[in-house]
Order: sequence, then C-alpha cells, then structure tokens
Amino acid sequence: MTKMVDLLDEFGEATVVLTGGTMGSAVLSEINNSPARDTLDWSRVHFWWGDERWLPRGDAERNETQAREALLDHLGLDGSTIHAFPASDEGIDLDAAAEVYALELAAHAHEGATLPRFDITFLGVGPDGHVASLFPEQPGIRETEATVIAVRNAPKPPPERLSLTLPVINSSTRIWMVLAGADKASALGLSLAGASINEVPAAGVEGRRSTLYYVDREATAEVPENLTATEIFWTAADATD
Ligand SMILES: O=C(O)[C@H](O)[C@@H](O)[C@H](O)[C@H](O)COP(=O)(O)O
Repeated sequence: MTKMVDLLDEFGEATVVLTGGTMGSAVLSEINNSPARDTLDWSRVHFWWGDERWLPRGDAERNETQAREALLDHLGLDGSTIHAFPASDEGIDLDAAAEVYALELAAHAHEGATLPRFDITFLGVGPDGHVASLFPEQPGIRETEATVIAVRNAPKPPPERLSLTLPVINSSTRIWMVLAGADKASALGLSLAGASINEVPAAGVEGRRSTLYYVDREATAEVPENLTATEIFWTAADATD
C-alpha cells in the first residue's frame, strides 16, 4: 500500500496484476482489513489478472470472484478499472477469450508500448512451481509471441484456463511472489537454484526492476545455502523497493 501511494503520487495512476490462489486472496483480504485501506484513491488503480479459470462469470472458483470478495467489491469502484478475463458463459470459446484479453491489454498500452505498464504483479506459486497458469512441461511456459494463451489440461483444476505469458509477466516493473507453507519449499528452492523454466516456471520470473519473494519460514526450507545475490524478505516490512 505504501508503494501504491508512491506510484499514485508519481504517475497519477497505478496498474496491478493480481494472482489467483489462496495467497493472492490473503493479500487482498489483508489490504481490505487494513485501517489504511481508505487512505488510497483506489479509483486510480487498474486491476488485471495473471490468469483466470475458464468458468462462468461469478463462479466462486474464478480468480475474479475471489478478488472481488476479498477486496475489489469493497472499494466502491465503478468497474472501468477492473480488467477481468472473459468468462465461459459469455458466448465465446477459450481461444477467442484469449484473443479478447490480448486486445484489452493492447488497448490499454502505455505510451509507445504494446502493453500497459504493470507497476506491481503478484504471483502465487504452485507446489509444482507453476505461476499464473503456466505449468511445468506444458507449451505455455515457452510461448513468447502471444501475450495471452488458452490453457488446456491444466494439472490444477479447472483444466481450462487463460494466462498471461512469461514475457508479459516479466514486463512488470516489480513482481511480488507470494508463497507460504512447506509444500512450496521445493518449488522455491529449485527456482532460486536455477532450475529450467520448463521444469519450474517460477524460475523464469524476473521483474524489470525487482522480483521479491514474500514467504514464510516453512517455504524457505530448501533455499540453497549459498544464495548471496537474492534476498529473502521475511515480511513486507523488511522489503524496500
Ligand atoms: O488460478 C490459480 O490457481 C492461480 O493463479 C495459481 O497460479 C495460484 O497462484 C497458485 O496455484 C498458488 O496457489 P496458492 O497460493 O493457493 O498455493
């Protein structure tokens, strides 16, 4: 939130990419419960998602639904700054939905660019090292042309999803990875030890200015001892960016 205030001061508006998953929702709930929540002019913040589950609008399992319940629907927004992925009950198929979101991204590109300026991108990390809906050993992690892809046979239900591709994720100024629990220790350890992005997609994540890992101690159980360049911040309070 402190960074958001700085961004609004600097640019007049800010753009954030949200993640699905329990950690993504936990972050938003904390913001919603924060006494500082209403010190921010949220109407100047644009919200995008890193991925979405191919489900009907309003389905409880959609990342958009969970983000709205955790924070967005408590901010009094008019909806024009909430850029949700299409839903499966809106008359277009999965591939067309990927196209629609790609066009929406292009329509909001910042000056001289082909994409919006993502100031902060949140990413949860799966136990297998997936981020957004880019899963190990699937073609999506290697996609570098398209900005948004249709995902089928996702190992994490539902099987059909939509996802930003890695180059789009990495176009973000800051990427904040949010992961906790012993079941993430292997993915974090491998991604910091330089695993291939095909095996551990999280290993391919790198913000243009910074990549911060917000973790609990259990998730760091397998972080390589020799890490020097990468700092692990135990809490948001430790991290300045
Ligand atoms: O649609 C989704 O499920 C998320 O976008 C996904 O990428 C999630 O962030 C990870 O699976 C981590 O989820 P947890 O934080 O719940 O472990």
